[in-house]
Amino acid sequence: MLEVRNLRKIFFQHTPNEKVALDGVDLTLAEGDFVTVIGSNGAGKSTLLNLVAGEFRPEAGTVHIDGVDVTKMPVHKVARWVGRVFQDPMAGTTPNGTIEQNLAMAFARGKTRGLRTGVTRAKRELFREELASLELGLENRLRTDVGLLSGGQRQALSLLMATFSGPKILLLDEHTAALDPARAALVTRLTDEAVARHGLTTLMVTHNMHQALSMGNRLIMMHEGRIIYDLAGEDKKKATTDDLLHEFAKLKAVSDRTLLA
Ligand SMILES: Nc1ncnc2c1ncn2[C@@H]1O[C@H](COP(=O)(O)OP(=O)(O)OP(=O)(O)O)[C@@H](O)[C@H]1O
Repeated sequence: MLEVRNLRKIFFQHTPNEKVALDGVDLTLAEGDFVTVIGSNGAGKSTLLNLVAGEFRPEAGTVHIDGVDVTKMPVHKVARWVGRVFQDPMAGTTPNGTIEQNLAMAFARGKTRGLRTGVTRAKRELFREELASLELGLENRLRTDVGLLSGGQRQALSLLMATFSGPKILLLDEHTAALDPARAALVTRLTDEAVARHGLTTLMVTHNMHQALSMGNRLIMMHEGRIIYDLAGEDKKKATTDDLLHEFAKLKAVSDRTLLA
């Protein structure tokens, strides 16, 4: 479903500020795989997601989704296959629009122009049903401006919008990190439900070790633009946060040795 081959991304290339953000990443996800992505700050996690979404062009390597080479496609075209939720609850929705206007936009994403028209009665019914599944009472607030919702409500709505137009791939970038524990737990549950219901192939960046272990069927750890640890299936089920911390400690020991050398 998702095939990333030898992906390299360099920011400010050929300048004194040159930064290799991705240094030859290979990653293959089968349909329905749910991979959690961990790693220290600046490891390249968001860059990987941005490249899959068509936000940036790589200096080398390719991204294929469902067998289609999307490496050089503009982001609005890749959006046909990809739904995204970001850390900032403000990022996924338009605050001045109502809930139904936001949903209508998400509904139209990746569809032909003829289907882009406003909110019909049939669509409103569909929106109500979908919102009811969030169990936040938003189905009765279709004409409320999204700017008036809490962070947790907006993130739940962003998740619904990201999965609404039938994407194949879901990209989650620390999407529960800005929420209080109760709201984070709600959005985590909604994420698991949405992924299972739509059979989505998912990449989820998180700094929460417990979340990285408890969600999904595979875990990758990134460091300095590379995937340096890859756990799947039974190995992932058996792994503990101590195991992950041990991997982090090994990296720190290597960096300390390099610094001291
Ligand atoms: N748009 C950009 N312009 C310039 N440099 C960038 C850009 N995006 C990322 N970088 C740099 O690339 C490297 C990888 O960044 P990235 O955001 O992918 O890391 P990350 O693993 O997501 O980190 P964090 O956990 O801190 O969010 C960092 O050194 C970062 O400063």
